[in-house]
Amino acid sequence: MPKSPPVSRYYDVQRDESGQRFIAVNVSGLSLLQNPLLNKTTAFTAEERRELGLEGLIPPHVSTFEEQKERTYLRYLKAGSDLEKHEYLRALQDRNEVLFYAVLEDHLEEMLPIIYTPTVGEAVKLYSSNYRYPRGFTVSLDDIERVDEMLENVTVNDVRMIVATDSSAILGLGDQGFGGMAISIGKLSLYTAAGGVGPDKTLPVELDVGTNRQDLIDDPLYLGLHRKRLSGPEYDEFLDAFVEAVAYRYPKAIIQWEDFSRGTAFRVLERYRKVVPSFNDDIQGTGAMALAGLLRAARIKGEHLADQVFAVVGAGAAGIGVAQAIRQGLQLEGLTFEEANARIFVVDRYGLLMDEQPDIETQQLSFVRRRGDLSGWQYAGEYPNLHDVIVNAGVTALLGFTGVAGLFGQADIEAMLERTPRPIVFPLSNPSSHVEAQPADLIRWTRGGAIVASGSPFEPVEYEGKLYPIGQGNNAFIFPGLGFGAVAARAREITDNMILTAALTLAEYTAQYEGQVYPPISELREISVRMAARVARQAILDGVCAERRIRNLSDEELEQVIRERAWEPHYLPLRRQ
Ligand SMILES: NC(=O)c1ccc[n+]([C@@H]2O[C@H](COP(=O)([O-])OP(=O)(O)OC[C@H]3O[C@@H](n4cnc5c(N)ncnc54)[C@H](O)[C@@H]3O)[C@@H](O)[C@H]2O)c1
Ligand SMILES: O=C(O)C[C@H](O)C(=O)O
Ligand SMILES: [Mn+2]
Repeated sequence: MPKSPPVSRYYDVQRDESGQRFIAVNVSGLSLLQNPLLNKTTAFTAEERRELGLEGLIPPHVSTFEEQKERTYLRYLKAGSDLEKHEYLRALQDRNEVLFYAVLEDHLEEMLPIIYTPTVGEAVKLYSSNYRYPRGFTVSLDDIERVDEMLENVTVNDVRMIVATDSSAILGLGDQGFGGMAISIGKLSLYTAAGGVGPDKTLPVELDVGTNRQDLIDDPLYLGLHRKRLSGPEYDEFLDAFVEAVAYRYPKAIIQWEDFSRGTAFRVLERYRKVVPSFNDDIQGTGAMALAGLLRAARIKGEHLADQVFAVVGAGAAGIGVAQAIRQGLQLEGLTFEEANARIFVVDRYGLLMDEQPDIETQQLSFVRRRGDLSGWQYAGEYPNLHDVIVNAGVTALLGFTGVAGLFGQADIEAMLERTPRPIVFPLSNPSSHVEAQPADLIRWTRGGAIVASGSPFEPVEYEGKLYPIGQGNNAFIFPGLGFGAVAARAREITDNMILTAALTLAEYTAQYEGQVYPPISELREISVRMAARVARQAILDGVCAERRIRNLSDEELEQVIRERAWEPHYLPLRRQ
């Protein structure tokens, strides 16, 4: 059998005679200190310092890991704003990844909103002006012909998880040009912190196909290509070239498509999901996350999903993905496709989605209403608006994926109260500044009756002496476990069943938290490990598991293997190759 290539151009992980793992390195001195996958900064032992040419380059005191973590955390606390904290942690990640993940693991709940949503949104916007250090892979339309050569410049050889964006619809912030790289980085940090995929097995990618933001094009300090976005066949050719090159260099990698605008998200997913194992986080991850929360919410009401009437507002990648997931959930409860559709009302900027509207996209088609469907409805405008839909359809569950702050008004929520004392209201747009309604208002307007979840983290709401926790309905509860499971199974494809399994695992896990629709974010790692095991099992059942070694394991064994495989942040001894 041919010897597999080393993990990286600069090192390989090996075992000594007693079976202990160590890292054999072929760099030393400053080059070693500047490699974040190898650097231990002040924790290099005296022997490593001698052998690897580090003496004189770092302070004399050899820190313990505990000391390092304490120093790092205390310094972190000194950072003023959330953005400064984000930048401090990102700089740490670029210096010393093991330490970064160890600190993150110790303070996951506190730091998640800093490295991820909502603060990552700030980092996206300021990516060019605050740029410091390279991370990840980027290819633009100036150099796409050479993408395969360029991928050889990436020093790690065994990437398993890629997050790739074209930055066309970052969170609710719209086209962000090159800045979307910060999202790919943030998502992959969660893959390692919560999903157990080692940092050297991940690759953030920014696909620079241009930007339609004239202010960015006109800004000389903007770091992406200063030209309009590609579209049509040229766009497809660009992505074809990327996918082909990545599949060749990293044949075991799974791709997560992130924050593609609605016009391309569905096309890209369908075009490539059978070419390379890939899924779209905003469509499928969000769908699974929302379905899980809705299943819990219905349970809290002592009802079923099928007892609800849904309004999904925002017919983009997330909104349509969620509408599809709800339909799947309703079908699981025994409804037909048509019966399920009849309970789901999708609303976009013109109002209720209707067949006669301009630019209806393929993925929206099964959700459109015809005039004839609305007999007996009362509405004044050309199309029923959100309020009309709530009143006429008797909506009991309202979900927002518009990125429009304050879109859900008091009158809308009060209209829901006519139908149910416990309306389900999920304003899920990110970041916090784009939320469709403030959770505190929702609790107040419904006198504590609403079952609320938001996409970004919100403090629990106090109302008349009672504390109402606000669930964080974020696809972070899905993608790390789904992706890790797919990686563990070396899935040849991410099937719909695997995604549904992820949703059901999340819902089942949340059942232990009475009255809550999502678990605390501190549980993310445990959830992801369990989800990964169930997803890997589903991959086996669906015949897409290429990893032979797990195929015959029992459920318990499979979970055990995945738990043991999860990467943990601790230093391995370094030796010269
Ligand atoms: N909580 C989560 O995990 C999660 C996951 C994915 C997306 N989101 C959020 O959902 C939002 C949308 O993301 P996307 O990827 O679907 O974007 P998108 O661009 O694909 O879709 C946005 C949709 O909202 C519609 N819209 C805009 N203004 C509207 C209005 N006033 N009324 C009704 N519809 C309106 C647009 O026409 C478009 O169809 C973002 O804020 C994003 O952060 C949240
Ligand atoms: O990034 C997030 O926080 C969730 C989601 O993918 C989004 O686009 O809003
Ligand atoms: Mn997203």
